[in-house]
Amino acid sequence: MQLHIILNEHAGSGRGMKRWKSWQSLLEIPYILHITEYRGHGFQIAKQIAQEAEEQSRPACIVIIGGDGTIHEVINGVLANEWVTIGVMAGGSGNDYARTYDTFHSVEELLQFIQQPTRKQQDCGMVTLQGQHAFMNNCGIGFDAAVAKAANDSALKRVLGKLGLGKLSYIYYLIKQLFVFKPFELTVMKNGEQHVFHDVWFATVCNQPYFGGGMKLSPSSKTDDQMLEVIVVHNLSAIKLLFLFMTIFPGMHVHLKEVTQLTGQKFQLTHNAELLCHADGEILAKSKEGLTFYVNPLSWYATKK
Ligand SMILES: Nc1ncnc2c1ncn2[C@@H]1O[C@H](COP(=O)(O)OP(=O)(O)OP(=O)(O)O)[C@@H](O)[C@H]1O
Repeated sequence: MQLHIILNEHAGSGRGMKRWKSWQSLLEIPYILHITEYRGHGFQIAKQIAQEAEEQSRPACIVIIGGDGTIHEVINGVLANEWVTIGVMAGGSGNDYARTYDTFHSVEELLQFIQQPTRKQQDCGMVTLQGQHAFMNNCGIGFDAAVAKAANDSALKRVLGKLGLGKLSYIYYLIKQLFVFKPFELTVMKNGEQHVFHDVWFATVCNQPYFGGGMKLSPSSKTDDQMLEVIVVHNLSAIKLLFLFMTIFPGMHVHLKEVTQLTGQKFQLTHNAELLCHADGEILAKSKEGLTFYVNPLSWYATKK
């Protein structure tokens, strides 16, 4: 099995780089190191590795040292390729992937895997928005995407991130967006049933429970059940939304009447305003009218301890 490391030195405001430095001298087996140089580079590198693995019929393990954004790019590059297994050493800020999927916590764990590789097939969600995109965690429209965009574009996030206070910038932009974001109207079609929602703050389609750096948005989501959940937060004031965010961390929000959960394999969402869409926390594009989501069952392999 050929070992590839894809490192995002910038993930977690430099945490990715620090973790790699602590690993590098201990990794006494052959490997190929790839360092991402720009947004989207993880996808290009992974696609190339997957193509070569397939052409040479040689198994490859890609270990990502980075956050959810880098993992998202790499998985998009290797979908439906049975020669590639994805491993992760979490080095990002939010690290929602690491809350559900198996990850490596030490070089010893990685070496054990290389000696005796065990892996597990996982689902991903697919969204159609200016092309097809896969997501391993979640994908959504509305308030959370607006907060992510504002935080990612800000110099404040970079400054606070370097001080280890990255979450503070997220909270700052979350409160700011509470005053400027305009709730929207949403229709969700599932198996021919129509569900209409008013004053929607956000709608997120989930493949696993965690979201936004540890919030348990979709407690019942599983990564291998060939199903997706859509969570719609609707009909509430800005102040109540703030309180609702506090209940999301332990996953208590699902009992509130302002939160609706639907489970299925395919959803069609239509809305009445232009909305930003994120996939695994990465801003994809603006959705003008609607989006289609479907589950792509058992479409990639993750390392299993
Ligand atoms: N050399 C680079 N320069 C700038 N951006 C990069 C570089 N390499 C990767 N990126 C981009 O950095 C972004 C953030 O990466 P990532 O999500 O891994 O870290 P994070 O945001 O700190 O973690 P998390 O998503 O878990 O909160 C991704 O969009 C990725 O494409």
